[in-house]
Amino acid sequence: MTAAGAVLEISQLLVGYAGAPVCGAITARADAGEILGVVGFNGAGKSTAARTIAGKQQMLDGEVRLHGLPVNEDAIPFRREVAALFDEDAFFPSLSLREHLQLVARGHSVPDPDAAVDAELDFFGLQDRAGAVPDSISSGQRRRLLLASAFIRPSSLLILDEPEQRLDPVMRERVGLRIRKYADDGGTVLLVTHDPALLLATAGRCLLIDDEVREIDPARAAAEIAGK
Ligand SMILES: Nc1ncnc2c1ncn2[C@@H]1O[C@H](COP(=O)(O)OP(=O)(O)OP(=O)(O)O)[C@@H](O)[C@H]1O
Repeated sequence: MTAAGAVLEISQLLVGYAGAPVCGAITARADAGEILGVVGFNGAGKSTAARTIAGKQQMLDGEVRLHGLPVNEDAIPFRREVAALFDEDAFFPSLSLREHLQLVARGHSVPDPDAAVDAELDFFGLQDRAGAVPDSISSGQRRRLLLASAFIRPSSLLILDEPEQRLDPVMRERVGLRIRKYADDGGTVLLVTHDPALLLATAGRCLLIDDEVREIDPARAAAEIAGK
């Protein structure tokens, strides 16, 4: 039975490869407007968990429900609800930045897609490179394009795997504010991060991924990440 307001419910989830779990079982829930941070050392299993929750990888055991329904990346209604950013660059080599964003916006029936594309190009500081193709921009700019692609489309769950990667400090802070706004507008966020400032600025709750997975106060997690 889904508790009222629960967008994401994870129950005794085991994630891993070739039948072997990479971390302890994960049980957590996140409601509308909540940002759930996910932290842990390199190789702890954070990306594996995030990919599994996003339906990109088969779970070993347990259950993940989004709006009460099981995760199924093949189902259009599931894909419509979930926007995700992972550590992978997937671009169409011959499409410009503007064309990439237009494709995502139109594919998700964003109203007034041209205005939405301009707004994201402005927000992510990509307007002067809008006509360039992905190969001819910097790695940080490609990361900005992926973030813009995640934010331009409607969704109710946003899964971000280390969104801070390759971003300069100013853009990291802007992305933190954007994540907050997404949640303030009613979205739910799963945020994997190694950035203590980003975690502090956003997460209301936090999961520590390890051999045993437990909830940890975000301020405490941020201090631990910062080595304090
Ligand atoms: N495709 C794969 N096949 C087999 N094992 C993998 C695969 N990808 C990752 N692993 C292993 O699974 C474990 C968890 O990796 P994962 O990428 O989930 O960690 P992480 O917590 O996200 O790490 P980081 O902080 O370095 O990004 C690691 O031991 C890793 O070597």
